[in-house]
Amino acid sequence: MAVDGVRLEQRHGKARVRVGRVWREPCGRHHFVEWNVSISLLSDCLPAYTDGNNSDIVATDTMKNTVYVKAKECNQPLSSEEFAIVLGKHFTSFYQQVTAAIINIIEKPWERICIDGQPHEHGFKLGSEKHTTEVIVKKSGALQIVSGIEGLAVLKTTQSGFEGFIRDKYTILPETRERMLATEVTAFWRYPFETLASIPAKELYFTEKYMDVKKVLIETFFGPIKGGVYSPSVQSTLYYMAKAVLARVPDVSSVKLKMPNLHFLPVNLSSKDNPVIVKFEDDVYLPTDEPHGSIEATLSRIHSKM
Ligand SMILES: O=c1[nH]c(=O)c2[nH]c(=O)[nH]c2[nH]1
Repeated sequence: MAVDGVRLEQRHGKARVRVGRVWREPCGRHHFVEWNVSISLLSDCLPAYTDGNNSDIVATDTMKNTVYVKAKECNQPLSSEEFAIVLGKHFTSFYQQVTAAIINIIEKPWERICIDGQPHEHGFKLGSEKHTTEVIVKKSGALQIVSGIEGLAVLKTTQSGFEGFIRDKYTILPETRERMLATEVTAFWRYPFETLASIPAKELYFTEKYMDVKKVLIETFFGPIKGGVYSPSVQSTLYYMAKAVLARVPDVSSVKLKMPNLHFLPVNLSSKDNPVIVKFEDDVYLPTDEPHGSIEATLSRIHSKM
């Protein structure tokens, strides 16, 4: 938007609104989620920037309150994607000024606890990787849904190598067919649904897809229980993981993976008096998290956007 001879692009919202929600079934079984919600609204409120006139501003405090009101109103367990859609629909329909809402949610991985193999009615423990979502809802009802995983830490102690790369006067890395492979996967995947009407009606549909994608990523990273699968590079493993998601989860139209290469360095110790204190025999490593390789790629079905 051009104003006073300059271009102004703006949005405003509330970040990191934390909410926990319990749903209690009459049989005594409870469902629980903990969400960290961030809201960003695109709206016609230029006078707030140019003239100090707030008459078209939705207060960010109001946005925060709305999260709790809508959490209360949702009387069935729902996925974070569905809750983001509820919020996006609300902000774009309730306020004439709001043209689009961008809702981000990070879900804490509270998992139902099992005791002697039996699921507990109301006991949960915190897992590791987090389910993320970004939903953009426009006033027209147009929609974009991107889901994700953050912090999926995986490691294999063999079946990984790195050979045949460029060697020049700066290169000292030895080639190897035997190394550790460790990473913390961040994934984003896009669904093809572009309108509110096209979202599947199935209960907890997005939660089920999240579990499917996670399973495919893990299975492809490790390969079969016996023998595994050889990884010639993080790049190759990332590519096969992303391809497997597109092959095995048909509702995903594109997937982006970020896989830092978290190095485990061979330990060799020597001194002037003792040339071999510790000799590395694929056994003792120095774990590092920085610096780390950073490898990322997006795979899309032809004709889909990421
Ligand atoms: O799998 C790898 N990919 C690289 O691009 C790279 N670069 C490097 O130093 N080690 C590795 N490993």
